Amino acid sequence: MKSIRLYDTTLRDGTQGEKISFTAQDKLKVARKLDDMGIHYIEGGWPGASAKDFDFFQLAAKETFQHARIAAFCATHKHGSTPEDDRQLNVVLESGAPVGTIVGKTWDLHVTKILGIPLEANLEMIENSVAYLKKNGLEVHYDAEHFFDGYKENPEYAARTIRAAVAGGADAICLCDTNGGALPHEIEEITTAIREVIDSCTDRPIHIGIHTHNDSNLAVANSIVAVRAGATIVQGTINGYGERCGNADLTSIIPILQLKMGYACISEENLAKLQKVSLYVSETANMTPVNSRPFVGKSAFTHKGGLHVDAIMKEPRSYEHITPELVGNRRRVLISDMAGKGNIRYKARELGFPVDENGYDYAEIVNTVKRLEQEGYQYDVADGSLRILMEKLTDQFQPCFELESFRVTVEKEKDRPCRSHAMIKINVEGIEEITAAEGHGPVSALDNSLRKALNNVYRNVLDPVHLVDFKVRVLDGRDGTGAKVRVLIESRDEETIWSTIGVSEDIIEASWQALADSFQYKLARITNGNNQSVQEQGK
Ligand SMILES: CC(=O)SCCNC(=O)CCNC(=O)[C@H](O)C(C)(C)COP(=O)(O)OP(=O)(O)OC[C@H]1O[C@@H](n2cnc3c(N)ncnc32)[C@H](O)[C@@H]1OP(=O)(O)O
Ligand SMILES: CC(=O)C(=O)O
Repeated sequence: MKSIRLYDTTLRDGTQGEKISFTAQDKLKVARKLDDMGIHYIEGGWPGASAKDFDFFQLAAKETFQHARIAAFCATHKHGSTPEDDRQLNVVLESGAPVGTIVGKTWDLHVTKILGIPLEANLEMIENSVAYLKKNGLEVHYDAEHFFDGYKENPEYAARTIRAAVAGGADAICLCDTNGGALPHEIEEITTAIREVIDSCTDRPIHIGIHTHNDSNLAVANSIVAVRAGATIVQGTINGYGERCGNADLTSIIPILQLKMGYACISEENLAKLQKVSLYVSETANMTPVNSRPFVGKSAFTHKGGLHVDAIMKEPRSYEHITPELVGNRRRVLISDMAGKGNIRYKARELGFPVDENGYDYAEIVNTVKRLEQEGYQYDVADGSLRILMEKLTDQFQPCFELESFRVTVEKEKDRPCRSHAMIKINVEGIEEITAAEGHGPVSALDNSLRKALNNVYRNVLDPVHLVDFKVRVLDGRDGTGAKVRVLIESRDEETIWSTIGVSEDIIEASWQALADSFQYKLARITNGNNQSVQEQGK
């Protein structure tokens, strides 16, 4: 089986993406995860450009990595000086990294217009810089910046820059589509041509690498065709983070190479860590995970259409290109106005409902869900309320409390903040509870008052429950302030998160419905001795 070496540049090119920043400690934690997943090279940063990156290399030097070699990045030495005098190259040596990656110019436009130096001088800078790190014992990768653009405009000169890196002793030559504008057929043709250029000037085994950017939404495709043309090292970042539109996303490239093209990249066991690593990196970078991200996103194996769900229950391959567990993901099914009997059956099974045995009419449940969705409910984002609805529709609902009435008042006096009060009357197991409370707003007052009433019976059970998100959406703006609104509440305790929903023309009533479902959901889990959330059950 042919193998591909994975070169991760999340910690260098990934951090050139907008909003992405890691401390040295963050970088170390991410590096450990990447190493644990079997990545072959981890580019930790540019030690001569940033103190934070230099600190990372100091920390990394004290670690033992099982799989990965740590790479330090820099540019060729400056025109008019020597490698020995070049601070950037010397800091790479000081960094203690076993691999040095040098970026150099291959596009004549950049040599003459950006560096403003003679073309011949650039060739010397490339060869001398590579030779200097090589002479000092490093494994040296040469990143040929703008290689494809350069080759398209001046193939002879671009090829000469590669020969210069080979003459300097480079172990790997990485062809970069720096501006992300190249198309797959160009990448394939040019990579094939460069393989011949390298083979014609040396007998040394030299790896070709590929480094692509996503400006034409082709970074993954371009990496794949480069591999077909002979590249054996693929550079990329976790989640595709990187400069402008990002870099090639390793969370797609790895499973494509391994599962669809038969290349050995990492072990099967490590491939199953892919989703966790993706989430870990987004969490550490403080970036919201993208649900639709192929392979590792929450929606990557989520089915909504009734026909799809019916089919995957019969044969998962019918609507899934791979088995989700291979990349650590899982199948999910949503209930919505596009649901059929299959969605309900699947969801009931997922939520642990004994619906099958009790002979309930699935068609009736589907119709009820569709009618409620028509009225504005959206159950694919409110698993907590969906569970309660399904309990109701299958005569399994055991209310932990029932509302008798509530009254909410909001007071505003000139130059004073608003004050909200709620009075609530509920029935808990035949006992009437009446309480009143204040809040920062009307929903907060209702929340406080309901907690107070329930606390008289369910002592301290609701203490760990917090509302973490509260969203209001106007369903049809044409009705102005009389429009129906949908309220979505996300609640959590120490262990789990659940979502509930309410719909009404009255924002307070919609909020009440979502709030009441949230507390009912939590109390039912406790009183049934089952403190397991919908989310957990779905895992
Ligand atoms: C394609 C890539 O992603 S390459 C990586 C790009 N990443 C980064 O730029 C992030 C880290 N960069 C930095 O911290 C800074 O830009 C530094 C420390 C590298 C340089 O900072 P400064 O000296 O202030 O220069 P500045 O950022 O303005 O860059 C322009 C200089 O780099 C030179 N330069 C640009 N590319 C190269 C190259 N491949 N080799 C040598 N010098 C280069 C330019 O000629 C210019 O030199 P001059 O100041 O003598 O005219
Ligand atoms: C080296 C690099 O990051 C690039 O050319 O895009």
